[in-house]
Amino acid sequence: MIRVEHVSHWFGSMQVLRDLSMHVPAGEIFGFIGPNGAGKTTTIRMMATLLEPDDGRVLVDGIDVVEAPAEVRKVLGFMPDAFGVYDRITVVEYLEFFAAAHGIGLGARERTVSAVMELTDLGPLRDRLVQTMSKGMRQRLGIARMLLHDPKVLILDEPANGLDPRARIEMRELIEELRSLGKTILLSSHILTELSDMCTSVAILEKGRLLAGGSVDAIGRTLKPERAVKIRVLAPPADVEAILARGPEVLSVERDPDGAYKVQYRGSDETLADLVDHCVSQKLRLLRVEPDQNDLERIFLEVTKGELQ
Ligand SMILES: Nc1ncnc2c1ncn2[C@@H]1O[C@H](COP(=O)(O)OP(=O)(O)OP(=O)(O)O)[C@@H](O)[C@H]1O
Repeated sequence: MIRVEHVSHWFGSMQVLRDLSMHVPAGEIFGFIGPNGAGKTTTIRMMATLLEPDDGRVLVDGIDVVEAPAEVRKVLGFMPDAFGVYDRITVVEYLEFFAAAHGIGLGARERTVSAVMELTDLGPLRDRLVQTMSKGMRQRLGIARMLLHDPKVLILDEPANGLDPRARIEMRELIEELRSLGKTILLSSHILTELSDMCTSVAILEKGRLLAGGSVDAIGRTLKPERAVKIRVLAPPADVEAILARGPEVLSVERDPDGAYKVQYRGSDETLADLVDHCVSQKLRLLRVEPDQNDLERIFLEVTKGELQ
């Protein structure tokens, strides 16, 4: 749904994108990750037809952003990291204004605005002055605005930035709902844990170069075949460590001060499922099995060197 092909870009004499190629398949929630200054916003601005690449090309739904920007805008919804709202109008007035700007006629306008307000849970706030809304509510208003013309592709630059935990969870639920409606979604963030819960695949950018791309699981395995889980057992028997050590592909077992067992193994989700089967067959009463360190966090630290440009 989005293709970036051999894109390079310079600001003055500084090269910020270097032969960048990546693609976002239809129906994905795609995480675009990289340290500050990596070039995420620059790439996103190209996808959103706001900046032309110096070299290479960007296609959205097969349409070239330089050759047919107006066509791209019809299929694309974009929410920048910071966007202004008109403070002295209400939620419904704000959305009606943008619906009109999209050329949605008077008849369909009310229906469209009600539908996006319902989807984003803004119905109860329809007469609220935008000025009095919290950051989380404003983000939802930004998403509602982005949905007015029913785009296939949604691009959100740092959507969870500055949100409290509840607003983040609500944002995540909304994004998952949008995916279930068939949208393709690209999210950029530095908040890795959040993306790993939600994204089906990711691209990691550093200094304008793609460092890794694909599914979180596949990238993780290519970079480092060893994985670790924390296992909690109810009333562990004396030989619990020996039982765990006999599990499939297990490399080491350590007991954490908090009572959990850190099990390092080599393999995939399949191996982990076998390890759980092993524990159950050995009558261990499992309470929890969880990744030791967030997988995406590990991948990110592994591939980025922390270099800024
Ligand atoms: N309009 C501009 N003129 C000159 N330099 C720019 C411009 N926009 C971005 N840059 C520079 O290009 C580089 C990439 O910036 P970009 O905003 O794309 O990175 P980013 O990955 O989105 O970072 P962040 O996570 O901090 O938003 C940075 O060094 C930035 O300072």
